[in-house]
Amino acid sequence: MTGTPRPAPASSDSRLLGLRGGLVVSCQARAGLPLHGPHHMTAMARAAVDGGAVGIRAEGTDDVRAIRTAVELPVIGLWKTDDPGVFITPTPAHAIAVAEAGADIVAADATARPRPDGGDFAGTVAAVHRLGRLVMADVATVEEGLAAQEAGADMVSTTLSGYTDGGTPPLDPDIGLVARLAGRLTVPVFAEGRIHSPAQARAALDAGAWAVVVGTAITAPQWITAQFAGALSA
Ligand SMILES: CC(=O)N[C@H](C=O)[C@@H](O)[C@H](O)[C@H](O)COP(=O)(O)O
Repeated sequence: MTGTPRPAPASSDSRLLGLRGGLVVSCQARAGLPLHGPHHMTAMARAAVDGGAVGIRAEGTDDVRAIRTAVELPVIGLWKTDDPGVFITPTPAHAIAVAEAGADIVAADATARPRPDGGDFAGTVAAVHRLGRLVMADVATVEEGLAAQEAGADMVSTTLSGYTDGGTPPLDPDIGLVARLAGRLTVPVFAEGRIHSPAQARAALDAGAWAVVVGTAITAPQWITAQFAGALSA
């Protein structure tokens, strides 16, 4: 690629600097849930802005497009499929659609599991970079984080820890993985997955996270309700 200007290090990118030390709220509700759809997810995103979020993570081109229009914060977009194995933005085509819907950052599964198109994560990175957007690599292990950085990811998130071995995911967030990734990578590390309290979010930041992503505990009222109901029935 002679003649192509070398991009500045990702951590000096304003889209990343704006997220540093802050809370990204993941506004997602899959089909069948009461809050599914761009109308409700845009309202969630607006509420997150009012509460002090520095970024929004959103799923599906309809939600990404609507939230992009409604809020000024950076939007981390993704596209979940029903594929076995890799299911978060599994191909360059999915990533391009998410970027074209308005995502500033495209999140994609960077695990080594088989992809529906037989491609690799580097292909998704290249497609997103051609559109001038950044890539967040969703990983479950340190090795996957290192490979994602090598493949060109601009940041790595612990999103998939606990979800790739076929077992029941643990209840707690994987703060240990945050610390191990932060100790090994040069790109920013995001803490994501099962962060259910402000104290856990703080612990993730203290462990070296660039920023913290929280979804369920903020944007899933059915889960929040179940916590209260469970405490009363115990
Ligand atoms: C594993 C997977 O599919 N994670 C998804 C990734 O976008 C979302 O379902 C999560 O809500 C998001 O990662 C935030 O995590 P939590 O909702 O635990 O705060």
